[in-house]
Amino acid sequence: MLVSRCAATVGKARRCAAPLRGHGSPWACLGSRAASATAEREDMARIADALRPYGSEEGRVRLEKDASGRQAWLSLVNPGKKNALSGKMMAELHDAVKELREGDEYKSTTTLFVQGTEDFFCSGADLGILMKKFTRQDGLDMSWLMQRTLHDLRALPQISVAVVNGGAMGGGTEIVLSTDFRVFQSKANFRMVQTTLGLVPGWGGGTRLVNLVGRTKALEVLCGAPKLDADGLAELGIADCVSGPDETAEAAAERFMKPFYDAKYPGAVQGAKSIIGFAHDHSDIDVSLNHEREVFSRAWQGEENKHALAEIDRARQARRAAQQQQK
Ligand SMILES: CC[C@@H](C(=O)O)C(=O)SCCNC(=O)CCNC(=O)[C@H](O)C(C)(C)COP(=O)(O)OP(=O)(O)OC[C@H]1O[C@@H](n2cnc3c(N)ncnc32)[C@H](O)[C@@H]1OP(=O)(O)O
Repeated sequence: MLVSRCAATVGKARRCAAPLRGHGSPWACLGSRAASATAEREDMARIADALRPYGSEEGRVRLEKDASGRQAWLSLVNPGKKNALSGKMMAELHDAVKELREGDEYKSTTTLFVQGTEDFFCSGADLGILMKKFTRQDGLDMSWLMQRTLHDLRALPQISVAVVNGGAMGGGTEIVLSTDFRVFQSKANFRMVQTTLGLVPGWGGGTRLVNLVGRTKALEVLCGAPKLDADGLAELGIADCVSGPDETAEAAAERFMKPFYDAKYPGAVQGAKSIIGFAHDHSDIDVSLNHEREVFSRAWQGEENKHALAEIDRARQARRAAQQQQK
């Protein structure tokens, strides 16, 4: 058995929901939410450590950044198994997301590309290791870790994109669904095979699919388990961009992500992403509006805002000077 999740943490998170739904001060709840978030992170670290022995050296998760530090690449590398995730790789994915969130090296990173290798994105959990060796409780621990890791990936300040070459299957589709955007090579495919294995998604993919395509289409994709091509994925709204026939998914993704990479004020983009994520994840509008106000208070008269206003001022003065000269 790996490690059981902390029941107290879950209880705390649940108790916290009541005051946030209208009664009392939402701020009163934030202290205990922060404490439960810390306890949950400790749980995740323990589960990740327990998973590390399950995997060979060749399967690994790689995190790199470009020379400017603005663009990061997270690669799932296990080509002999179509980039299936061993326990070790899940632990490394957890570590990489933590590094992106907290590491000084990634403070100026604005865009994150999540990829497999040239011929495949990811075929899900490593069936050989995980499904043969894991007890029921181990499976639950894995599900808990992967749900949190992919939730944290989605909540990163960086704008993220899944770059899909070849195919994505099972848990691989759940990783694809966890990023902000999805770019597919024109010959790539996507199949949520879970029900054909007598399973359901365990990494948060079922919930994310419904949020993305709606109930009816989610039933088609998940319960029917069709193999979807890039055009079908674009029609469903799962693919945000499909590459040209002779273009790699990487090239298409770089093009698609350019506005985020080039953004003049990355802090404002991060703030906007935070508002969108918060509104999406909280059904109580007062909670979302509080969060929006908090983000706004940091942006208003902040460095970026001051810089933008000074630029507008300089441009206005230059225009006036030019008009004076013309007179
Ligand atoms: C609990 C998590 C759960 C979830 O939440 O969804 C899962 O992820 S369960 C896993 C779901 N994934 C699958 O069922 C995929 C199974 N694999 C395939 O259907 C096919 O391999 C493929 C991915 C469609 C590729 O087919 P093809 O191009 O014909 O290549 P091969 O079949 O020859 O594969 C090459 C090699 O890779 C091994 N492989 C592929 N996927 C996995 C996997 N998920 N785990 C372990 N190993 C995998 C495959 O066995 C071949 O190995 P060799 O036979 O040794 O060459």
